[in-house]
Amino acid sequence: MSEADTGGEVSDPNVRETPAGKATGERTDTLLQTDDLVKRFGGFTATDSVDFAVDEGELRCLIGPNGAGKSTLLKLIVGTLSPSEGSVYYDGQDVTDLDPDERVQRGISMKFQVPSVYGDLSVRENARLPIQQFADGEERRRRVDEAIADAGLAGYEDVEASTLSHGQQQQLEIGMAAALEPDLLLLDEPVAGLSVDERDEIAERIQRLNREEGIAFVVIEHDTDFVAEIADTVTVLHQGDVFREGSIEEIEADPEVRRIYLGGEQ
Ligand SMILES: Nc1ncnc2c1ncn2[C@@H]1O[C@H](COP(=O)(O)OP(=O)(O)OP(=O)(O)O)[C@@H](O)[C@H]1O
Repeated sequence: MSEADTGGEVSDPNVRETPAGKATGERTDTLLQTDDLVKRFGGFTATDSVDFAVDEGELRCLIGPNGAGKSTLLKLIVGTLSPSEGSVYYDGQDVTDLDPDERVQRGISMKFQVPSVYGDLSVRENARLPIQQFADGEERRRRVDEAIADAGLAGYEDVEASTLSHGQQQQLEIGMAAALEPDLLLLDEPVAGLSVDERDEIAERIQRLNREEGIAFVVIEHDTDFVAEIADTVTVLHQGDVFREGSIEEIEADPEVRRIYLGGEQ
């Protein structure tokens, strides 16, 4: 970053900062930014020079055909995958080389597509798992209780998680990710396989966390009704790269998006 970019301040040479306006124009409140992010699995390129940005407090949905690279992108952001090339910036700092726990401490949390609730553990034991290395004593108890209450599972604390409905398990997982008190929460298909009522409850929950706690979201979802209900902005990923960005109305009206995804080829 040049002196002109920082208003004349000389920045710490040991801290690499976000390239000014690289992907997003001159936004000042960018929370997350990826810069030319590439992930190859052998000879296959799953994400291909992705520039993707999320503002503070934004609720962004990520859509696109099967295999477009959506889950891979989120894993690169949360750090469970390392990129082949490129960088991830969070809150103005380069976090590319940080492990997932360090990123959690910076404020990034994720609910994965594959369920991570342990069926043979109780609701309380599950809720405690992600928090235990980040908080202890009264603070840990408070966060566990809040996670359970927010998930609508008060009274179910000692119930084995395997006996919960699929919707309740998804709520618990979101609670576990939110209990890390992130500024950015990544959700991979949070309503897949849920009933309409369960889906509506998750939509309300995401919107509440976004509006009341200011948490920014990136939500991968194929259900465009759900996307229309919650999203401020939508990014379409196709063949590993950003294909379109805009409001859901702009995205749904775009003939090229319709061709590659919505009602078109998959
Ligand atoms: N660990 C891996 N090893 C090899 N290939 C992988 C790996 N993970 C993902 N891929 C491939 O990378 C591509 C992108 O996968 P990814 O899961 O990111 O897509 P997606 O857009 O999330 O798809 P879906 O909507 O079906 O979940 C796919 O072709 C997938 O098979």
